[in-house]
Amino acid sequence: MTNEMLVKPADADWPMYRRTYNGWGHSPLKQITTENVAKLKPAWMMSTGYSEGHEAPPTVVNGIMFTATAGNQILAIKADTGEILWRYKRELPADMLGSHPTNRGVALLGDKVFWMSRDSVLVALDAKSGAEAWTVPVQDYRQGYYANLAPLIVEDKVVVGTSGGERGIRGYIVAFDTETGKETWRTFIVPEPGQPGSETWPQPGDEHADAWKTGGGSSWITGQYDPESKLIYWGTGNGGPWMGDQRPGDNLYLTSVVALAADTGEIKGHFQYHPNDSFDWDEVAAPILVDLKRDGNSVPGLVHASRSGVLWMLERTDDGPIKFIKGTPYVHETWIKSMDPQTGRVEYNEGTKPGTGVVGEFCPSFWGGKDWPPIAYNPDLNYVFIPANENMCTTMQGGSVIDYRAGASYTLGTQGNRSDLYIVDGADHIGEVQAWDLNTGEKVWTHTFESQNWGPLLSTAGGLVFGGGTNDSKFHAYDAKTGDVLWEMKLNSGVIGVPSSFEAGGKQYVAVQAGWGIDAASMQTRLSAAYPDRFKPSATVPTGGVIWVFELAE
Ligand SMILES: O=C(O)c1cc(C(=O)O)c2c(n1)C(=O)C(=O)c1cc(C(=O)O)[nH]c1-2
Ligand SMILES: [Ca+2]
Repeated sequence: MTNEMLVKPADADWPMYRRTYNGWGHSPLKQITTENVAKLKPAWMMSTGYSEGHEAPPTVVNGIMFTATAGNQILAIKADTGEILWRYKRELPADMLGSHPTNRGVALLGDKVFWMSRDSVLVALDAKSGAEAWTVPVQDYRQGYYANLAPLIVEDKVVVGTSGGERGIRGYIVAFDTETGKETWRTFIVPEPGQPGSETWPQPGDEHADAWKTGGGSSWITGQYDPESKLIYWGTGNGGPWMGDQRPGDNLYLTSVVALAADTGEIKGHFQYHPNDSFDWDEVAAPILVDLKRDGNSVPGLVHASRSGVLWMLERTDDGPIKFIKGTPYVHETWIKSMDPQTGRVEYNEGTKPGTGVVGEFCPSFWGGKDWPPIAYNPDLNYVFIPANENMCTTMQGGSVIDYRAGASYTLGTQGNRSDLYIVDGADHIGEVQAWDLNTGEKVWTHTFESQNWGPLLSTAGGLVFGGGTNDSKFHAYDAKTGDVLWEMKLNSGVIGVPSSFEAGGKQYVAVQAGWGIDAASMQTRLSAAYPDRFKPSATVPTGGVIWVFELAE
């Protein structure tokens, strides 16, 4: 695997988290089409040996699949037959805390596989044998740092972020040399006093002067990269603690996209989706890199379907600054009082923002119009596809001011806190897959599900969109033009894995991991408690990780 192959992957391959640096999640393969997708059937499947959420894409290069699973494991598999080539597992320390026991995949360069272990250790393996080349501790897991994202390769560096936004961390994005594992740069999402952006945090001498030390800003989804401008685009997480009034100010660079110079990590541009986060609205899902229309001209753009429920269109520039173009709600929202037409800055509606002892009522819910599952983009149609959760809201109240304790939960407060989830009165569905036409900026179709939808999306040149995400464990193929479901199959478990497509031996395959868990399952638990007649208990969604690979029947 070379840098050139990452910049322009072979049609047959899926060499990184979203296949390409622009984050499209689109395969140019077109043997499987709207005409024949009804003939899709399993080619092989394989139990991973673990339960919990399976979220990683099956990454495939030259017919070899590398993927990560729950259980802190990596598998190398012959992609056409399912034969295991090697298996790597890493024991976690006994005193490891941390939540979200999943993993979102590996990165590849040269003869190595790169992967983040949950205890915040970056691991480089020999791709042929699975033997360790080197490991480096990235941050101290005892302080609440943990990791589950797929690394990003940028030239000779491997770049990763962190989880821990609910545990009083100070988030960062960090780069290591792919050969030696030596750290090249580390950029904190929350600036320290004196650094650019620190003016948006409480100042020395203020009541909350130390807020930046535990301010959150996790970075738990892989960013994108523009090889021409050499800028990395990374989404950033919620504030810590959750209640924004305990860290007055906008709090850059929380809940933003940041543009980082690949060689130094310096923040060259940013756009903050909502200031002074108080909703657990991590905006970690990285925006896709795509051209957009601005005043009739085509400009390099960024598109992000935010957890706050807005489809954002932004302009990127070669030297970094990110400019606002447009923000359009894609689900029912109640929090936006106004959006500045020049800057995109949002003012909050009265009563929507929770605080310490203050109730906030807001839609979408704290899980967002969409949480982490990635959007996809079809360049032939110029459509963006969004896996959305519509009609969901939250009532939230922060408790008394929370004492920081290293590694412990650091969210709402110590007492009197609540965060309830409810469905808008009269709403008949939650889950959606939406398609938006970037030529017009309009939504062109919506497919709805009674169930929530936590299904990452895959687009293919065969005119298809694939995704699971529903609580009936089905994996669906949609017609990219119309949203009609052309094929679906009930798998062993709910599907929250990122689907991929690849070619081996001249044949196109579609691959995905089934394995329900993490927040899709928590949402099911909450919904079934609140709406027992509409949502069966969480236990009725089967669990257990299986890699599924599909092909066309002869
Ligand atoms: O703030 C954080 O550091 C952090 C980390 C993670 C994670 O590591 O997966 C999630 C969240 N927050 C979060 O807010 C959230 O809704 C969530 C859902 C999931 C998932 O895998 O389904 N992870 C996370
Ligand atoms: Ca979070």
